[in-house]
Amino acid sequence: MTTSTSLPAGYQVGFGNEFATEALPGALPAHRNSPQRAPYGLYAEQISGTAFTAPRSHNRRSWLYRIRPAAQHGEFERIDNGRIVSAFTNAAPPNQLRWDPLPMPDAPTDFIDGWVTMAGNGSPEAMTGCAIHLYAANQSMRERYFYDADGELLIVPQQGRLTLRTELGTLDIEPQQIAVIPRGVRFTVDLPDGSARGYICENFGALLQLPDLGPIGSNGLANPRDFETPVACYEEREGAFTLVAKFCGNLWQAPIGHSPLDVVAWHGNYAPYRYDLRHFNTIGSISYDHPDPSIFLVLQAPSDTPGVDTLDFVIFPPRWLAGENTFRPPWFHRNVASEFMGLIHGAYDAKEGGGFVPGGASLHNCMSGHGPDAATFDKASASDTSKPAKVADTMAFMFETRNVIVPTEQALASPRRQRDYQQCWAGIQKHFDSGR
Ligand SMILES: O=C(O)Cc1cc(O)ccc1O
Ligand SMILES: [Fe+2]
Repeated sequence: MTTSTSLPAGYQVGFGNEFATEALPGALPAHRNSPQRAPYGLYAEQISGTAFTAPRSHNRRSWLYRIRPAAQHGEFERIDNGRIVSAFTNAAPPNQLRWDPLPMPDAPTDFIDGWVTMAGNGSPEAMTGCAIHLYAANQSMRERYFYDADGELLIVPQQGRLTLRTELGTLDIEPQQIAVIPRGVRFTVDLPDGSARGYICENFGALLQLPDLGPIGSNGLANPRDFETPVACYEEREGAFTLVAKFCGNLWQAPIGHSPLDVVAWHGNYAPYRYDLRHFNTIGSISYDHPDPSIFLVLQAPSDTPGVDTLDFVIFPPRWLAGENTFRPPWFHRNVASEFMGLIHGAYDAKEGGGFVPGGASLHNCMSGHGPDAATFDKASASDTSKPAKVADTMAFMFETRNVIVPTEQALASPRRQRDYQQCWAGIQKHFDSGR
């Protein structure tokens, strides 16, 4: 039995670039993808994340040079889906919903065991929509590897670092960083801190991309240079392992006699990446009011309707508020879009009254009224707006979708659901005085 690992050596920068990386000199064939015999006795294999005929600007694929082809493993058999749900057909209530964080598990739980689906829309079969999961885990994935054929995974840690060892290299992330693992890419997760908790958006639809900037110009929001993709790093490891697949909403497991993380070199633009949310260039009003929260858009998954995304990943980072004679926190609102929010760090500036805590979540669906709680309204309507004020020590985010986000039965029935959430608006006073 052979076990050896090449050292992970870092990252390549840029969003969706044509990357090229090799863990052994000359492992990447020059000027062709599929030579008669690949260097070092490797197998050449392509992974496509978009249709072959997608326009060049959207076409994503990579060529992998690996010890054994991905086809080599035993037969897949169904395993229990645990708390993973991928069909969103139950009745979605128009109520505003909020949940406390997931507790850390007592029983040994790895990253995949630790998913709990909260909500979603669309379906993996239709290749549109998303599932929103929380995760809480206390064990590294030892002898098992995973891939998700249903969608790409946007991973948002809230507590504890993750080491995401993928076919294309290793990503280390901590809270306030995110990672995206493309559909189909095999990986395993180590927990350097012994436990970890966070959020996952499983995007069934078109790949996440950077938004256009329009009148903002050629820089700003999430800058492409701050996205990092790992260099090639391989395991030459044999043993009795399992390969878990998520396919059409179900988990399947196959025996595999070697590590599938055996890619010695690769090139292409279909690859995992990480991004540090603290690098976001936050833009806002320097006169009055504040723009719609689309100004805080990090990544978008477009739908077939121009300008309407299947999924938007939006953040609420630390920032200065300068609007004069302005109600500075998020206003009261109702939207056609649906909003699932989470909190990574600190407090959110629309919820002075508490209840929205790091690791928690809220859901405000299509046309459900929401906004500042009573405490926030009272404070912000009395504050001095002649001077700028800093919203510090905070990092909230929103998964916003064009379709209704249907909460799962387990999320609705959860003991972590705050049944009194609507009370946060109950104390809002009537101030109207017609003068008559
Ligand atoms: O609901 C929220 O807190 C997010 C949000 C913030 C804001 O300033 C405007 C609209 C919006 O949905
Ligand atoms: Fe909102």
